[in-house]
Amino acid sequence: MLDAHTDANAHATVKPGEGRLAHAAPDHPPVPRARIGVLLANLGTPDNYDYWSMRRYLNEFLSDRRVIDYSPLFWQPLLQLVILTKRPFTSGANYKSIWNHDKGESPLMTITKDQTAAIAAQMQESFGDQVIVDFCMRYGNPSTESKVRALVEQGCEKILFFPLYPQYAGATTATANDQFFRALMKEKWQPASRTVPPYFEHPLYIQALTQSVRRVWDAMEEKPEVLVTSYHGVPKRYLLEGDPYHCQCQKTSRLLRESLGWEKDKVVTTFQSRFGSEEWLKPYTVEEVARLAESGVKRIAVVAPAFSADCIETLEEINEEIRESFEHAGGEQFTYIPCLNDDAAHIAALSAVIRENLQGWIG
Ligand SMILES: C=CC1=C(C)c2cc3[nH]c(cc4nc(cc5[nH]c(cc1n2)c(C)c5CCC(=O)O)C(CCC(=O)O)=C4C)c(C)c3C=C
Ligand SMILES: [Fe+2]
Ligand SMILES: [Fe+2]
Repeated sequence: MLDAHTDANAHATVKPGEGRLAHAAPDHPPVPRARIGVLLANLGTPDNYDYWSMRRYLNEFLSDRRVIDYSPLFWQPLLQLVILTKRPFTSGANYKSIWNHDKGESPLMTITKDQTAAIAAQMQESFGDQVIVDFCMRYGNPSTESKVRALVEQGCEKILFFPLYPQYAGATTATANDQFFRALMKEKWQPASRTVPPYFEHPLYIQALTQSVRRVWDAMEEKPEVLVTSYHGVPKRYLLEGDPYHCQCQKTSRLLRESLGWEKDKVVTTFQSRFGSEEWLKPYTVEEVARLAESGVKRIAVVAPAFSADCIETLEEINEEIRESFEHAGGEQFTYIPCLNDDAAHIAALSAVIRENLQGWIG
């Protein structure tokens, strides 16, 4: 039987067994076998930690109005003339302290590659060559546009776009989707597309988080008294304007706590990475860990459920700055629980989310 391509282009033929057009008519472009693409998307990361790499990356990131929604007339002069003259140096130094020097890339990049390879292996097992798995970044490289192009070139007539953020935020999920839609606008033969909704309630994601906390707890002789969940913050105004991120973070903490079987006061929800002078979601992690220490709590563990991969915000901000805040205020034992990264339970959870969202496209 002819496949969908040859039905649509009846004057072209497929070589049996190869699934590709062996020879198209001279006035017809080659048409690859129809496939499905799964495109994982994360935030992005600088190509290097030098001033210009940092400036390029931060400029793209901080010019995104989904991230910072001030009028460009006000924001762009401030960004170009003040923030981007200083921040590339300080952020560059932070990136240098966590850089994967062996591979010449940031941890977020290395981990995203590992996640992609592990998920690709799972999809290969379920669907063979029919599904192609790849990843892209919202800012920097590899760009969303280049990866959509590559998938279309490989014959993907359908693309499932998966922003790797368990909780929805306009500043992350929506802007990743916007970039995907912009890329689709450039395709002559536009693939059918779906975007994966937030998965913070997925039982396998909660289970993976639970296991990661339990693993650390079980390995410790002196158990932490409190588990601090630290989510990346956003301006409080975004919540008031209807962004569900805050509620989805609160619910994630509750589901994790219930799954651990712990009392309410053993898990504290906080928000990190405040930027600028506006009020952000509270309590701020850096202040809350100091408050805990001042109130007599000696041992805490911190987990960051909003990050699917360890990155500057976890490895540097939590494990260095926030740790320092706790210890400075009298805390004695600070344990950082790594992100789910390419943990087998995480890969199983993400693969389950993908399979569920492929339903109707593939058996
Ligand atoms: C300035 C506003 C910012 C908002 C709003 C914001 C939301 C937000 N970000 C993440 C996840 C990540 N952010 C990362 C880095 C990062 N974030 C901001 C600013 C905002 N983020 C900056 C300026 C930076 C760069 C680092 C720095 O200069 O401090 C990263 C890490 C990237 C890496 O390469 O390691 C992630 C991941 C979420 C989930 C979120 C809102 C929900
Ligand atoms: Fe951020
Ligand atoms: Fe809320």
